[in-house]
Amino acid sequence: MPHKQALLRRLTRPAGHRPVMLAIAGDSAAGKSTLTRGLAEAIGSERVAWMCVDDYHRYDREERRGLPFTPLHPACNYMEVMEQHLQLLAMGEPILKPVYDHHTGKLVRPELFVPAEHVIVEGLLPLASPLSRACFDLTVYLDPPEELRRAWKVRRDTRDRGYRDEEVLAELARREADAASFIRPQRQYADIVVRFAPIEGRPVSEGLSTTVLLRPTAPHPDLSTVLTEDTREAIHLKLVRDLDGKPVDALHVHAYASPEKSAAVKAAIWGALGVDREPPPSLGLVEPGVRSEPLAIVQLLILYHLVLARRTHDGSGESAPPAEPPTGEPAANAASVASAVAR
Ligand SMILES: Nc1ncnc2c1ncn2[C@@H]1O[C@H](COP(=O)(O)OP(=O)(O)OP(=O)(O)O)[C@@H](O)[C@H]1O
Ligand SMILES: O=C(CO)[C@H](O)[C@H](O)COP(=O)(O)O
Repeated sequence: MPHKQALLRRLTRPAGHRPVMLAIAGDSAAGKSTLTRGLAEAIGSERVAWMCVDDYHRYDREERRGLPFTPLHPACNYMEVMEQHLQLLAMGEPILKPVYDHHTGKLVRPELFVPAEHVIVEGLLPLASPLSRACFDLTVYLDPPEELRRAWKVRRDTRDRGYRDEEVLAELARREADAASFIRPQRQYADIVVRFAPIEGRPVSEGLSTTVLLRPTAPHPDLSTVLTEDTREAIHLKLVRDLDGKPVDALHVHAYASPEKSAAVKAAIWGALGVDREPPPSLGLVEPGVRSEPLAIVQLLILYHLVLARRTHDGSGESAPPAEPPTGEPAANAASVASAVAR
């Protein structure tokens, strides 16, 4: 079982010698870079290294034209090399990473990628195999409704990647089978599933709410002190059924939740770490001048897990959040990460 060996190797690495590994998976234009950008800024550039696994594309855009599969298919990517590299990074080792240029569609000169205290790995297929999944401390899947993702992709690819509307729509149609077979199945392996969506029955222009599935595979903060199941509340926490029928907590944040309610939820997340600082101010930025409070809450929740994982790596060996403000050495480590995050 190579993935179990990889997990053991990583977990038995001496304290402080391995980065906290976060995966953010999802289809093209699902919002991975937007989510990651705010996280990376909050953690601080010297404490985070961010990579995209789309760099492991096996063929460039021109070569792909004649092939029977799309970039979403594992056969279109060097999956084994990605797995090897993820294992090295999880052990704190540098890699020589391939590079795919999304503007030109060409594979260019590889670059040295050195892990930092935190490594964020986003892309199409980071959770595609047991071996890749074994490399992460926390896994997130972005799951916007298809209609919204398509709108995001058309806008982004025409604005930033030189495509015309009809080309993007044709490519989306071509990719659908591979998305169903290889991208969407990764949803089941995430600790956190995030779905930004328009307010029911309203257009996107009126804002996006979010529903976040908090699967029991990660030790989430206790939000029951500030939230109820009352769905009339702008932010509520409700037990729902996951796609496999299992019960799971769902945190819902309405696009127009009041600043007071939002602040109470943020305080509950951040306060559970025993860190007496304000949450980082950089959270929630969609693009210059556009902020989203639901995005800020999702990012803060992920930061909570990163701080917790750092604390566990640094020696306490605990995997659950402390009930009381922490004391002693592990707490000092956690506080130092959190203060970096709060800078
Ligand atoms: N939370 C959000 N709220 C509003 N708009 C968003 C959000 N996330 C993403 N978008 C929009 O969707 C577009 C695509 O997002 P982003 O580039 O983050 O996706 P991605 O998953 O990193 O894409 P790819 O994998 O194709 O590079 C952004 O340019 C932005 O306009
Ligand atoms: O799904 C994508 C992630 O952004 C890209 O479209 C893919 O990585 C490469 O395709 P392209 O030919 O558009 O560069």
